[in-house]
Amino acid sequence: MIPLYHDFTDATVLVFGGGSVGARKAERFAAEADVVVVSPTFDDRFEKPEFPTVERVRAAPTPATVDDWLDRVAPALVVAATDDSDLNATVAEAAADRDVLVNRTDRAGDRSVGSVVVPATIEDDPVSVAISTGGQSPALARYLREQVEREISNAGKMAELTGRLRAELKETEPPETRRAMLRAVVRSPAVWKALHTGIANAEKEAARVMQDHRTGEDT
Ligand SMILES: C[C@@]1(CC(=O)O)c2cc3[nH]c(cc4nc(cc5[nH]c(cc(n2)[C@H]1CCC(=O)O)[C@@](C)(CC(=O)O)[C@@H]5CCC(=O)O)C(CC(=O)O)=C4CCC(=O)O)c(CCC(=O)O)c3CC(=O)O
Ligand SMILES: NC(=O)C1=CN([C@@H]2O[C@H](COP(=O)(O)OP(=O)(O)OC[C@H]3O[C@@H](n4cnc5c(N)ncnc54)[C@H](O)[C@@H]3O)[C@@H](O)[C@H]2O)C=CC1
Repeated sequence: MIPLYHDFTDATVLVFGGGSVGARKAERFAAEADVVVVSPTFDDRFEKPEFPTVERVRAAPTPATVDDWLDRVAPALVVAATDDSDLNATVAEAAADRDVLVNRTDRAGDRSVGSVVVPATIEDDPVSVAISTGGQSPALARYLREQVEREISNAGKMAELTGRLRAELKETEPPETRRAMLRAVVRSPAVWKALHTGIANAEKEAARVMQDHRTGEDT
């Protein structure tokens, strides 16, 4: 499997199964996509006040009707998250037949063509980190996500700061010098620390670090 970031703006994601797993996947994809969940019952998580808007359809598809659902909803990705493995298998096959992406939640290995794994993710806009264990150990993916989350707090602010500096330096510095300066800023504990106290302080600290690297030497 090759990790990629996929833009789901204006795309529809169809989730079969409204249990705890269906709810988690629906919540994740609803950050960007239009999500439709079809299920005879829905987990309490759908009632959380912070739960995003998703369309809930109360129905119990059978293997014979899965194709109709795919025709009607025309999703870019299908999530098979029911507790009925035969139905999940039919959903995965139907998706593969149509070249629609499929996330089968009840299988770690033995996946169909076009299958995707949902990684553990950290979002600190514009930075995102995705962690997968190749399906081997979701519990480990979650644990590593929690570790990294603590480790990289302020990464979003650092990206904004260095994104701005990068644009400025493109106007004034040759590539070698620019590279040395930017590498020094992102590696500077003083800049990371200053980000906790506000962007203005971090900018000052970054300016100091960059001044030291004007020679263009690689650190
Ligand atoms: C293959 C994959 C398919 C997919 O769903 O995409 C898959 C499959 C399965 N998960 C199972 C169980 C658990 N899943 C979690 C948690 C998460 N699972 C997620 C992804 C994935 N799970 C994909 C692989 C990702 C990778 O490559 O690492 C995360 C990362 C993302 C998300 O789902 O949002 C999210 C953490 C999010 C976060 O916290 O950041 C926990 C931990 C917990 O609950 O604390 C447990 C219990 C402990 C354990 O089993 O490890 C079972 C057995 C079910 C059973 O026993 O019946 C299967 C099926 C099987 O193994 O056959
Ligand atoms: N990928 C992951 O991270 C994880 C995956 N799993 C797997 O995911 C599956 C679902 O787990 P949970 O959500 O905890 O189970 P659950 O029992 O809470 O939910 C199953 C849902 O599927 C619905 N359903 C049943 N028949 C259906 C049908 N014909 N059409 C549409 N929906 C139907 C049920 O009404 C229920 O809402 C399990 O098979 C489990 O092995 C479990 C834990 C984590």
